[in-house]
This record gives sequence, C-alpha cells and structure tokens, in this order.
Amino acid sequence: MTAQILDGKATAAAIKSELTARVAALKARGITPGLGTLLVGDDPGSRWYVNGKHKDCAEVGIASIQRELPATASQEDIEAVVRELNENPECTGYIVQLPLPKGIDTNRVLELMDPAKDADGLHPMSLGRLVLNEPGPLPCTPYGIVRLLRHHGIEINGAHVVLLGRGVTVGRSMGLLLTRKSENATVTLCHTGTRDLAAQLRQADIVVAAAGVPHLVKPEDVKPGAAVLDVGVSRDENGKIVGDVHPGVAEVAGWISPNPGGVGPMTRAQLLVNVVEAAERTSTSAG
Ligand SMILES: Nc1nc2c(c(=O)[nH]1)N[C@@H](CN(C=O)c1ccc(C(=O)N[C@@H](CCC(=O)O)C(=O)O)cc1)CN2
Repeated sequence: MTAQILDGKATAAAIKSELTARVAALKARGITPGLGTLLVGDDPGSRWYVNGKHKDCAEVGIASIQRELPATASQEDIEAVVRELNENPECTGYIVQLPLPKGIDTNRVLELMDPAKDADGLHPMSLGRLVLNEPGPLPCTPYGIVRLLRHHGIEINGAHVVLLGRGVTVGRSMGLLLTRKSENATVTLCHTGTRDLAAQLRQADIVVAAAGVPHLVKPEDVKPGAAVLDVGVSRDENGKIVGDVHPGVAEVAGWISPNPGGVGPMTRAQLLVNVVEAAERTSTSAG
C-alpha cells in the first residue's frame, strides 16, 4: 500500500474535542443543545447509526431525545412525531434517519421539519441556502469529507473532483458544496447514465465514491496520487462492509479513506457541529 490514510476517526475526535468546549460555553449561558432522532422501522444498520449519534452526543455534552416508530407507521404517524419535535423546546436540532420505509413520502416529511432545527442540512430550505451561498447547516457527509481533506492538507481549490452517485445525501449536495467559491473545485457528477465512467475517473484529483456498487472504482481507473474517498456501504455474506473502492486502489492513490474509519465518523462529527451551530444561532438571535 502506497496511499496515505485519511483518518476519519482521529479527525472526528479532534472536532469533538473542540465541540465539547463550545457545548460547555452554551450551557454556561443556560442553553443545552439537544439532538432529536426519529427512527422508523427495525433496520439494524439504521439503528446502529442512530445509537452512534446519541453516543457521540453524550461524549460532547449534547442532550438526546429519541423517538421510534414501527416499520408499519403511516405517513401521518411520522408527521405527528415531526410536529412534536418541531415544538419540543428541549430539541434544538433533529434528524429523521434515512431511508424511511417504502411507501413513505420522504420529501413531505423533510419539508415539514422546522428548518431552524434541521441538523442534517437536508431540508429544502437548507439546500436552497447552500445553492444561494447563505449560512445554514451543511449536509453532514459532504462537509465531513471537505473537513477530512482539509485536515490532511489536501488542496480542494482548483481540484477536479469526480463524484459517483447523484443521491441528495452525498453526490448532489456535495456538488453544490464543492462549487462554492470557498471550496472552488471543478466537479463532474457521475451516475448510472454516465457513458465512460473510467475516462471520467482518470481525470480526477479527488474521487468521492457514493454509488453503493461494491469495488466500482478500480486501480486502473485512478490517476496516480489522487485522493479517493469511499462512502459506499454494501455488505458481504458475513456482514462485513464492502466499499465502492477496490482495495488495489491503495497502490495507486496518494490518499485513501479507510472504510470503515474514514467518511462515516466524519458524517457523525458534522452532525454534532450542525447541532451546536443551530443552538448558537438560536441563542444569538434571541439576544
Ligand atoms: N438522516 C440521515 N440518514 C442517513 C445519513 C445521514 O447523514 N442522515 N447517512 C447515512 C447513514 N449514516 C448516518 O446516518 C452513517 C453512516 C455510517 C456511519 C459510520 O460511522 N460508519 C462506520 C462503520 C459502521 C459499520 O461498521 O457499519 C465507519 O464508516 O467507520 C455513520 C453514520 C444514511 N442515512
């Protein structure tokens, strides 16, 4: 292996330690940030992610508000919990764990959330702010990746970034983020309609693979020295994570994010950042 490691665990730990001080400062002013989560159904992966979020909250001093509904919950049941979290003064920010069960209109649920409490940066208002370059919560995985790259001194300004996958949680929102003046990257967003994926990948200084296709990114498709970030989470027959990036890429790339231990911990850390910033914004606007 020649690539250097983009260590998400260590970078997230540094962010959490800085947040612990900011949470203490808020509490000294009588404000306790509280993260709410809504988990619908019994997917073990989603449950693991939600539990991880609350564990992180406890580490930095953020309060936890947990709501759960069965997989059979109706659109109305889910919307009732969203309304309750909107009104709950202990909940300063919250997320609806995705994906929601089949048959649920996810956009309608997200649109019902109070944008001031959007901890994921996925509310239409937050995405609109991102388009307009106005302050607001940033989507957790994309901004987590930006911070991971910056922490390791990787130049984003002027870089050609190839994104694999057009989902709102990662690919599409990451395209918006990276083309802001403050990031200033050139972005190619690839998806299932892309004709010659290998030709696109070979141009990339930075690759972000979020397609959910095991080992889609092959060593021969990566420019030597490129930074490669693996967001893909597929599972083998033993439940072990198989990412979108072939292990052989580590012989060609300059930087690689381990999976697990790369992007995942940064997603979690950025969620905490959004919760703390939302509480800070509220306290400032309240005088
Ligand atoms: N409302 C949201 N739903 C989902 C999001 C999101 O950002 N908001 N992203 C993903 C899941 N996710 C957070 O919710 C998430 C994924 C992975 C990790 C993580 O730390 N992974 C570990 C490995 C864990 C394992 O072994 O399974 C790692 O990469 O080291 C955290 C959060 C979809 N839903």
